Amino acid sequence: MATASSSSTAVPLRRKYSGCSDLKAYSILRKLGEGTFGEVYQGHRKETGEVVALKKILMHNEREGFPITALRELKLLKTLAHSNVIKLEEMAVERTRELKKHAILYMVTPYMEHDLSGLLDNPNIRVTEPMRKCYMLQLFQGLNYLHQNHILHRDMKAANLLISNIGILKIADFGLARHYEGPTPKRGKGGGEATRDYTSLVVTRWYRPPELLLQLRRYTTAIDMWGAGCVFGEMFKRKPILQGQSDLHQAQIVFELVGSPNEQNMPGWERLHGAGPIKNFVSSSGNMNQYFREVDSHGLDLLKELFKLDWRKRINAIDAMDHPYFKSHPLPCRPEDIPTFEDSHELDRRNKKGEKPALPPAPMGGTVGGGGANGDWPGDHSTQGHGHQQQWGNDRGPPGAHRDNRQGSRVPAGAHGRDHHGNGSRGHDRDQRRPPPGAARPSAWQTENRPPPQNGAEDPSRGSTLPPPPGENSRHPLPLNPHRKKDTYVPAYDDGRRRDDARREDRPSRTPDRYNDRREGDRRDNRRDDNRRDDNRRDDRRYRDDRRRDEYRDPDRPRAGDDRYRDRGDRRDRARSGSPDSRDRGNNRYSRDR
Ligand SMILES: Nc1ncnc2c1ncn2[C@@H]1O[C@H](COP(=O)(O)OP(=O)(O)OP(=O)(O)O)[C@@H](O)[C@H]1O
Repeated sequence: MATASSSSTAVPLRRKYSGCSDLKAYSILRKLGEGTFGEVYQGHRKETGEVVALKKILMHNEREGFPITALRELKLLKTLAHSNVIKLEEMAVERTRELKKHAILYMVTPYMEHDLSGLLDNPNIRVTEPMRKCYMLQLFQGLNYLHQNHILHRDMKAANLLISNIGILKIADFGLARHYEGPTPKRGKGGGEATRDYTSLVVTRWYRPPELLLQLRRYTTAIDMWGAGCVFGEMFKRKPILQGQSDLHQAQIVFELVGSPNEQNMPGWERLHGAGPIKNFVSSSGNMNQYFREVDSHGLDLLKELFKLDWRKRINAIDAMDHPYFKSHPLPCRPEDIPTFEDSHELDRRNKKGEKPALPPAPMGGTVGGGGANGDWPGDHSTQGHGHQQQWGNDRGPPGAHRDNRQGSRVPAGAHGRDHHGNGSRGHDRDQRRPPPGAARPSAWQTENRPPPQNGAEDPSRGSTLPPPPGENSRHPLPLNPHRKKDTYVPAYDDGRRRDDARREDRPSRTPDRYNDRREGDRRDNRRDDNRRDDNRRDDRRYRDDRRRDEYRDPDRPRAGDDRYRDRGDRRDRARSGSPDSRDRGNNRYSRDR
């Protein structure tokens, strides 16, 4: 990749890398977004005037090198070429006197005037049915391309769908994406079956499919199709339709919308790891027709196909593109027929509204997952060790704290602190909430201050009627525990910082203090449980094998210093992990790479 530009020995070598510029070649205009690994800026290339987006790759811990997740994103983006997938144009490197040792890297992509979340949130923009169809078709085309190329996106959401002012939609943010080893989807065959396990700690909660909420690990490309369904629904409602405030609540509102799982609509669901607490839910037959009453019959049918509980039968992208919805009147418009609108990014919209708190919490690998650090998965002793957070450090926020808007978490003021692994109950806070050694673990019903459900009997606190449609339900249907101070996604990380300054609290903290605290917590947990450490080692080995295999397959793989590099990545991933116990960490630690 590097070519020496000089052949003379007298002239000092100046290396030139293709696909790599100095940041000075760009001028930065404004901030467009911020997320897990970077902040995104609008800029323009001085030489050509071309407007671009520059995604700054944040180094959370410089000693541990370039984030493996960013490497993954880069590696995938380099190989992708489709009109509905964002294109990586080049990398830009920032080197200043202060940054002598560690340059800052930026991914340069074409500037897109909107993301779908910002666009739908902009009341000045009218979204017509032909536009909806046009965008959805492009989304399915992009997804089909990814899935046929064995790629799982794993973070499908409106904020990750970029739209240009010439009506082109592009799938972006491959930070959680990975190679998929199962068979690619076939016409008429739904999502098919996967051939191996992956981490279930993926997909932003509001867009997370039921099988992941139930902790299926052998999942398929169908997880992205569920996310596409959520996006489709969002296009009608102009807000995320399933705004769960904890993983358990997410499962609850999903089943209220699409119907409770049973052996017919979701075979094998009871055997899934996270099924335990679901069995206590009041059975629902679903609410789709009522909730989407404004949607025509074809649109409703497509929504139902995308929201099939059985992931094996959920419609795949090839079939979705062929769905009668796209062939019925009004027909999809052509991208170029879509009018231009004022630039609308999720961050702009949020700033305009003066909203500070986070978007739907997106996992950073290990940040999410049923029963995980943010689990809220009561009574499931099979997830013991995952569930401390829920049992002891969880909160859905005070009644009325939920804003029925685009914010991901119900975040009571002052309760924003958490690390990116959702380990709010870490440290003293966590210990305070733990039962004394030997004490019986209270059931979730106790921690939620409500009577335990009797077998077959309804939980009186929940009421027997169907709650309002999820998107219109601005109140948490479960009783709230006023003593709880922290949301599952806003675990206590009580370091005295201003919580309402935090964003995307489930994302990695970028402050070294928190980072170190988290690691200190890890160490403490590690000491606590030797057996669980063995689990971690096994995961460790599996992870390394995966990475070796991936790297072996990549023809552009870096060769020099590979081992050192790998070790650094491992250490960094380990440091980033941080869930309430070491077994959980074992699962979470490498989840972005699994
Ligand atoms: N090419 C682009 N053009 C315009 N805006 C962009 C572009 N890329 C990203 N953005 C804006 O930045 C936001 C965050 O980008 P991206 O999702 O890639 O970052 P991230 O750090 O992975 O974020 P997240 O935590 O949401 O996953 C997007 O929602 C979008 O608003």
